[in-house]
Amino acid sequence: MGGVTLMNLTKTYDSGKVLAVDEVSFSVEPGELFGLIGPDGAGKTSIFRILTTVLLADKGTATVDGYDVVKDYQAIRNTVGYMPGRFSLYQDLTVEENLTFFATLFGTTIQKNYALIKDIYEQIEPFKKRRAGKLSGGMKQKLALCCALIHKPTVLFLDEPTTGVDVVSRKEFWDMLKRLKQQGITILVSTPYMDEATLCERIALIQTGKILSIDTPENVINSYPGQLFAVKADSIHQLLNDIRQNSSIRSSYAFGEYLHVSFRQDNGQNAQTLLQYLEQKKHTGIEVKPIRPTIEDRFIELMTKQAD
Ligand SMILES: Nc1ncnc2c1ncn2[C@@H]1O[C@H](COP(=O)(O)OP(=O)(O)OP(=O)(O)O)[C@@H](O)[C@H]1O
Repeated sequence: MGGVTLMNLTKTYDSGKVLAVDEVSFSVEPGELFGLIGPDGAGKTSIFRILTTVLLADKGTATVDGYDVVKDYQAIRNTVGYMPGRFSLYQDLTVEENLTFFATLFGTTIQKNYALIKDIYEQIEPFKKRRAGKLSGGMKQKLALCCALIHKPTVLFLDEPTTGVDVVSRKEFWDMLKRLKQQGITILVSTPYMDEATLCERIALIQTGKILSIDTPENVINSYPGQLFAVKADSIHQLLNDIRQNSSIRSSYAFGEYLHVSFRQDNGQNAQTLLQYLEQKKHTGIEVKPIRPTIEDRFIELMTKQAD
């Protein structure tokens, strides 16, 4: 119980002009913490909306907790928790009223399932008489999570729960998800933040409606082809120009204060050859070091390959 499967799910908008979800297939195991990782417009919300039965797919099938998203939509609505990307709470109701409202909607009470939300609710309880519209971003997020959990769902869908939330609250939020996972709830979370991918057990990288890769974060990183280098010099602008003119280089892009550079072929001499090339070009303060790719590097690499 609690698994999710998608088979060739496709969704278009504007009479087929916008292909938002393109033949997407994957499955999520019961009790898994699964991340859908991709930039704005990648198709994450459309997938979540189909799985929570608020949107119909054009093609393909999907099941949630064993139920079909079309035939058994009512059962799914009763068993899943959904925290939509944009703030879904009633701004003019207080914290307590919002929670009571969602509990009543599902024919339950706050008391009945309090154990599940206790950890999270205790943090916002001092503000229970405050209107939701007057809460900080982090507190709104916690309240929305409590509301999505109050009927004890078997599967929880969280659409970009940390977008627009400060770094400390983001960290707290992921700690909360880990604790929820321990209670056996299957969690699907979408995020545009690549650093959050490593906090999931498995991830699907998605871009323009297509899944680029599905695996554990570790395996996604390990499947990066070849060696990646971080390169720096005093004139980063000139560095980028010179590197882009070097035909042995496959890709280069700014990453913090460095450029991340990969080569068409790994011959074990690339760092040395690049160093000589940059010295010839009269660069100063040159640094070339091999590095372990991040999820973002792998994402960029897969995206470039797809575009080619
Ligand atoms: N109702 C709609 N009508 C037309 N196009 C839409 C509609 N909803 C989404 N789209 C388009 O479908 C594509 C996928 O959007 P979707 O919202 O599913 O992506 P997302 O990854 O959740 O991104 P975001 O965080 O921006 O919502 C985008 O190109 C988007 O502009």
